[in-house]
Amino acid sequence: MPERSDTPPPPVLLGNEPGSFPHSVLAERHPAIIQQVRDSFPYGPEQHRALDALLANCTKGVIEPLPNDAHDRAHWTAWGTDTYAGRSWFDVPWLWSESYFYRQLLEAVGYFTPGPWQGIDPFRPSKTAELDAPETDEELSALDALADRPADEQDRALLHGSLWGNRADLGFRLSAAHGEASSDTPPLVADDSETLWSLLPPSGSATLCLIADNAGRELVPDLLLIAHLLTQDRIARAVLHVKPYPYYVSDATHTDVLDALRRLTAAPGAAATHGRTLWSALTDGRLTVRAHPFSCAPLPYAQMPGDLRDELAAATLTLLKGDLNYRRLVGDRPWPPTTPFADVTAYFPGPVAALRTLKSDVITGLDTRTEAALVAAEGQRWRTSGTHALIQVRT
Ligand SMILES: O=P(O)(O)OC[C@H]1O[C@](O)(CO)[C@@H](O)[C@@H]1O
Repeated sequence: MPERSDTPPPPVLLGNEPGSFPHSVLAERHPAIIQQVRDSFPYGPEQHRALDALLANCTKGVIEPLPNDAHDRAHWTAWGTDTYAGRSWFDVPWLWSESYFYRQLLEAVGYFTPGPWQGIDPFRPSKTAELDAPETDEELSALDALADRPADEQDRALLHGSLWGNRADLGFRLSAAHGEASSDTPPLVADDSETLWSLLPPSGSATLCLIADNAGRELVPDLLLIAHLLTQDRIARAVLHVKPYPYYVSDATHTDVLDALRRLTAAPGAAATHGRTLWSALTDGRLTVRAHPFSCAPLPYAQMPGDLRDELAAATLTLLKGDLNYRRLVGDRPWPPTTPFADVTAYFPGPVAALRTLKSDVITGLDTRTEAALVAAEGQRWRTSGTHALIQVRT
């Protein structure tokens, strides 16, 4: 069992320690993302100039407020621009800095400004390439064999599909040195899946809030999991939370949901059956898609606004996908890894589960033996390599 600790929480992560993972994201990954965006569309001189300015600003400059007429200026003021303006991007909370980077990137390409680039997702080419890849066909055709298997086997396969789908993260691939998990350490560093299933018995009355992470090859298995849970009567209703605008390269928006759904309905076999289940659930209201502004906020979930808190409080279970949602759930602090997950998430308004592959330093809820085995086999690499995953639940 993880140990209980009464010590105060460690300070939030900043990006100002050279050699650290957060520093490398700000100093290396963000410039690489700017280059990727430049190459994604034939943007004009105005957008290229703005991208040049953002590159200089986010690596060497200080945080600047949004334009006076930005539609979301009030949100960002409430979220901290007045506090952080004038400070280096490296000296403010890493979560804040990263999040603001994506907001400023969209500003640079005119995503929010009336004109030809308004509403054009700069990450769409890479998202659709992933969705159209032959690997997606292979994953979808594997569903045909699964259809004849016992229900519990299907449950597990679809839960794990959604979990490991989180490895397919386009931003992560820009900088991660990929490797396989050491054979001495388990791929799953925590597994509360029995508790998760106990919260969703086949009684047909549960409401699931699934807070999505990436589009493409993560969102497809997320949708398949929802379709399966609806079909098995483990849930009566699902609310899928997506991002209101493109974020962290591959994060899912409503457009990405529609693309993934189209991919399913156009596929042969069992995939199309799941696609039709989702289509009819959307049309009769058993499945809804939400794009709450807080989904792109640079803040931990402990600071969620009242309307979101009320919504999640009413859910039978909130399932958070991915690394970033995990960081936001536990507060992006370097907790001792054995800090109980239930303690750190005690503030959450209802039962909560995290499904995440490990792609940043933050971790809670490990038992002492697991942590020791990971460190003995890999040093600290297991924290960021994306080769390990967890299923953690707080009831
Ligand atoms: O798509 P995910 O799983 O939220 O991962 C986001 C990635 O971006 C990061 O926030 C770093 O930019 C890491 O936490 C993680 O590698």
